Amino acid sequence: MSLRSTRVDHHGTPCTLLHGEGGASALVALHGAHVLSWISADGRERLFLGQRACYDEGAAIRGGVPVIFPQFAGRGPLRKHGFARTLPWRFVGADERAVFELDSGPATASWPHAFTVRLYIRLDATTLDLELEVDNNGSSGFAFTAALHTYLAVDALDTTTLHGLRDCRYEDSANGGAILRQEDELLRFDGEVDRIYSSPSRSIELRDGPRRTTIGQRGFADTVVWNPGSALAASIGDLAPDEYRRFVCVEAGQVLQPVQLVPGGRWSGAQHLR
Ligand SMILES: O=P(O)(O)OC[C@H]1O[C@@H](O)[C@H](O)[C@@H](O)[C@@H]1O
Repeated sequence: MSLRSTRVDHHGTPCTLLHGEGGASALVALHGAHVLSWISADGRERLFLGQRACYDEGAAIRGGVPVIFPQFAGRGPLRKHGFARTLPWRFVGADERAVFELDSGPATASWPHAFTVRLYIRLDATTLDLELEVDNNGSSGFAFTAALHTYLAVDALDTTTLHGLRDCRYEDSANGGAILRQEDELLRFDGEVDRIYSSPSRSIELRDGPRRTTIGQRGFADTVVWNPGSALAASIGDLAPDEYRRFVCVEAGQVLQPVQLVPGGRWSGAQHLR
């Protein structure tokens, strides 16, 4: 089914509202091609968006799905999580999927490579599929890291668990980058959690009371799981008190092994939410 799109504003920032099957919708800001809202056909908002999120030019919006490119976190010389989430993208159009695009033009001052990044969005009654595609249009290779930094909304963090990561190795960013292996079937959130799991082989499931979200990915090698916990959350200016209890980030990422993209090369990775 073709997606219908309408142009709307959200807190003064231009957005594309995508209408899917059965009343499902996704709201996407051109600022960062940032998915701000995903409502499945059952009427449920599936993404967290901070009340204090800042939509100013150059700002990073707290919540939704920030597109992280070409640098994950502080793993390189650029600003944290790179520039793609803070630049204006172009809405190319929508048929079975919607397409948003960013060219290297606005970024050449900080990163001297010729590229095109696209975000493809598919939406049906119960699923949201996000695919990130990177083209190297230049005459020399470049390396990058990337992620779809999805903030999944939860009703109550204390009773939320994440399943499917048993036996996976992870780098524990909240613990000096220690390399550990998860022994338990489920992960609970009773303090800061900031982990980069390498190559999880199964899809994972977020359980929040009776609500379930299944998260799958392809192309991306890593899965990042993040919640700041109460102490760190108190130092994050654009998070309202206690808002950290309303989300868990489960991110499809290419973090531990940067992609080396040859001239004319193309890379893509996707996250699938149901
Ligand atoms: O506050 P930011 O820049 O959006 O980053 C949020 C978090 O993003 C996660 O992906 C990182 O693993 C965390 O270390 C980081 O704190």
